[in-house]
Amino acid sequence: MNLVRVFLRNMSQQAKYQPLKRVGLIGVPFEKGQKKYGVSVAPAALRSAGLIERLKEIDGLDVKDYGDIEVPSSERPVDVDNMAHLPLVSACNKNLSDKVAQVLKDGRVAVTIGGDHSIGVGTVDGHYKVNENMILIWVDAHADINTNKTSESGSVHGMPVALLVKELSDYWPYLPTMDWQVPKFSIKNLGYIGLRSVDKYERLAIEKYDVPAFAMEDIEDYGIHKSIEHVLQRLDPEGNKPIHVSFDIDSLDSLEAPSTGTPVRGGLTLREAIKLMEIIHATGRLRAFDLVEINPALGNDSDRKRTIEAGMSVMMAALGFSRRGMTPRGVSDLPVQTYHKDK
Ligand SMILES: NC(=[NH2+])NCCC[C@H](N)C(=O)O
Ligand SMILES: [Mn+2]
Ligand SMILES: [Mn+2]
Repeated sequence: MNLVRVFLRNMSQQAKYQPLKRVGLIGVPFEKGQKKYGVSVAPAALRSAGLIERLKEIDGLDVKDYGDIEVPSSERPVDVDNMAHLPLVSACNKNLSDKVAQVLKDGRVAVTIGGDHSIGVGTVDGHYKVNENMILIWVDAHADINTNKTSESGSVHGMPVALLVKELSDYWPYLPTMDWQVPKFSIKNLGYIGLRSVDKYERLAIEKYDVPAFAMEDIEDYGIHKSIEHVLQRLDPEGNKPIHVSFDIDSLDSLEAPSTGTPVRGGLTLREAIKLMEIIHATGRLRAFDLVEINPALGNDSDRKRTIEAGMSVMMAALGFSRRGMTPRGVSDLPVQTYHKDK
C-alpha cells in the first residue's frame, strides 16, 4: 500500500464521527416555487434512472424510500405582494418538514429530491426541529435570500433562505398560511458555495450578516477543498455540528447540468462538486441532503441524461461512494480457482 493511502487511512481513523450508514429518501414533486413546467417530475425521473439501486451499491448503505410528499394542487389565493403560490408552497413545505423530522428521528440521513428550491424551507425547518445546532451549506449559483420586497421574479424558489433565518423575519410582511413555520434558524449558521448570480439586496444581506460566501471567484482563488474547509471552520470550529447541504443543481456549470430552470455558465465542474461532497461526507456529520432544481423537461435527451447523471453522482459522493473503488464486502482475497492442467 502506498504512502498516501496509509496517510489517508490514519486520517480517517482519527475522524471523530463515522458517517451514518442509513438514509431515508423523500421525493417532493413540487414546482410552484418557480414558473417553468417540469421540476416536479425530477423525483420520478431519478427513481426510474435507477437512483435507489445506485445508492444501494454504496458499501453498507441501508436505503429506505419514504416515497413522495403529498403536494396540494388547488389553493385559495392570499393577499401577499410579489410572492407566487404562497399557499401551495406553504402546504407542501409543512408536510415536508414533518417528513424530514421523522426520517431524522428514525436515525437516517434525510435525503430529499425536489422539486424547486422553495422546498428548502421544509427540509431545513424539519431538520432544525430535530437538531437545533445544525449548520446549513447552500450550494447554488444563486443566494435564494430575497424577500418578496427585494425579489425581481416573485418566485419563492429565490426566497427560501430569507424565510428560514430569524434575523430576516422583520423584513417580511405577515404571511398568511405560514403560521406553522417560525423562523428560528440563525443566519450565523449559514454558508454559501458556488454563487455567481446574486441580486443587489441579496448581496447586501450577505455583507450585513457577514455570511461566509464562497462565490465562483473565491473557488477560483482557493480551490474547492480550501473553500469548504473555510466555511466549515467558520460555522463550526469544533467540528461537532450536524450538517445540512441544500444542493441546487444549477451550482454546477450549465454545461455539466443543462436541464435546470435558471442555468448560469461559469459554475462548478462535476469534479469540484463531487470533491465537495466527499469532503462533507468524510466529516461523518452530514444529516440532511437536498437535491433540487433538476428539470427533466428542459433540453434534449442528452441534456436530461447528463443532468440526472450529474445529480446522482453528487448525491452518491455525499453518501459515501468512493471514486477509488470499494472492496467486496466481507472478502479479503481474490477468488482462487482450481488449476486444471489439461485445459
Ligand atoms: N433556486 C433557484 N434556482 N433560484 C433562482 C433565483 C433567481 C433570482 N435570484 C430570483 O430571486 O428569482
Ligand atoms: Mn437555489
Ligand atoms: Mn440556483
